[in-house]
This record gives sequence, structure tokens and C-alpha cells, in this order.
Amino acid sequence: MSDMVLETRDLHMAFGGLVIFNCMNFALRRGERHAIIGPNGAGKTTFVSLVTGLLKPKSGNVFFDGRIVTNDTPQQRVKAGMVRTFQINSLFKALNPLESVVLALLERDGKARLSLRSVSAETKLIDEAMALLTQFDLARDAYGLTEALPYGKQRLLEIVLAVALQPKLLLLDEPAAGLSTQQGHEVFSQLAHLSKDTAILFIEHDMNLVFRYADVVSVFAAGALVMQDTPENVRRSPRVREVYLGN
Ligand SMILES: Nc1ncnc2c1ncn2[C@@H]1O[C@H](COP(=O)(O)OP(=O)(O)OP(=O)(O)O)[C@@H](O)[C@H]1O
Repeated sequence: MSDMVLETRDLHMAFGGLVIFNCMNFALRRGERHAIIGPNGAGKTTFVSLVTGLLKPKSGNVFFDGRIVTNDTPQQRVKAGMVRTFQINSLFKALNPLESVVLALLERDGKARLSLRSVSAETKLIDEAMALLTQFDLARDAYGLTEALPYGKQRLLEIVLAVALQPKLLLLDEPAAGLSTQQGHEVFSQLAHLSKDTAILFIEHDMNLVFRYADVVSVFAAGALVMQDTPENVRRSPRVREVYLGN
């Protein structure tokens, strides 16, 4: 089994005449916590969309878990163990958090067609859902209205739903966006405790979070991977200061 859970080879992407990447080669190890940083418009979200299958590259390939997935649909990639959360809120507002997590666990177990009512008998799943909510400090909110949750907790719940699928790769687009500094740290410290069976690729603009929680940082600028290295080396790099971090 390869060390790499995700690789892209020679990815080329353009929107009409606007070239985003010419030749993007990228690799991410199993279990790694990997941040993508870079200025606005650098292509970070486009890259993640190519990885998850929301967008198709003009040429080049995406490898996931040792297999080419370039032509797989996003749903096929989710089934293979690649799960993404978005900057936008995508929760089931009509369900309470516990019901939502149970649904995610059913999806993981390939039982998604069971109705929630018939699930009430599945006490093991309910216990597991409750344990996940507890892990992310949401136990007290389990039976409340999802739409009444504060924004920070809604974001946390989205992450719990993704984690419930036990992905090999979890992709997070700015998980701390719109959160207070303390909430941002809480989200990342929960993520830091996840099993190393799950690699995490996250886009983040808050450099305190990036340098504290990433094992590896990739710097995107103007459609190129400028550097991929440890947080310490990225922080010290004159080139990265020039294209992104400033002095
Ligand atoms: N669907 C699209 N159609 C046309 N152009 C697009 C589309 N999506 C993104 N772009 C352009 O591609 C470039 C890269 O955008 P992208 O959103 O990937 O950057 P980013 O690094 O994620 O930026 P940000 O940090 O602001 O989210 C930008 O110039 C953007 O305007």
C-alpha cells in the first residue's frame, strides 16, 4: 500500500481562457494534517473541487488510495472514503443533531435507506452518535433544534457529520471561517484528536491555526505550488513571505 492517500499528477485546469493550474503535482500522506494556504484567487478551492470531483480537470489525474479517480463522481469518491465539508452551511435543519449524526452513521454502514423511525431500534448507532457528539462537545445540544444552534456549533456539527463517515481523507474549506479565535482553536483541537486513519486537508487563512495544527503546509500562488514543507520552514521562507505572508 502506498504511503500517499492522495496524489495529483500534471493537473491542468482552466475556466474558459483563465488558466488556474498548468501542471499541479501534489501529494498527501496517510494520516497527515495538511494545510493549503495562499492569497485570494490562488486556486485553493478549485484544487479541492478537482480532488473531490466537483470539477473535472482539462487534463491530468487524481489518485486516491492508490487508484485513479479522475472520472469518478463526487458520490463515488465519498463512498471510497473522501469527504468534504464546505464554507457554506449544509445541515439538515429539520433534524436534531443526534438524528443527523445517526443518518450519517447509517450512510457509512450502507443502510441509508432505513427511515429514521425504524432506526430508533438501533441503539448501538444512537450510542455511537452520542459518543461522537460528546467528543465534539455537542452532547448537550443533541436533542435541540439544529437551526437554533449558534453558528460555531453548526460548523462543528458539520465536521461531526463528516467524521462520522470515517473518511480516509477529510477535506475542510476554511473550517474556522466566521468563528471566534477561541472557537477556531476548539474546532482544530478536536480535529487534532481524530484517529490517524483519517488524513485532513484543510484550506485556512488563519496562520495561527495553520502553524499550530498542520504537519505539512502547501503554499499556492498564481496557480502554482510554491512550496510544500513543514510549518517552520514555510514560516521562514523568503519566497512565501513575498507571495503571501508579507513581512
Ligand atoms: N466557476 C468558475 N468560473 C470561472 N472562474 C472561476 C470559477 N471558480 C473560480 N474561478 C476563478 O479561479 C481563480 C481561483 O479561484 P479559487 O476560488 O480557487 O481561489 P482561492 O485560492 O480558493 O481563493 P479564496 O482564498 O478567495 O477562496 C479565481 O480567479 C476565480 O475567480
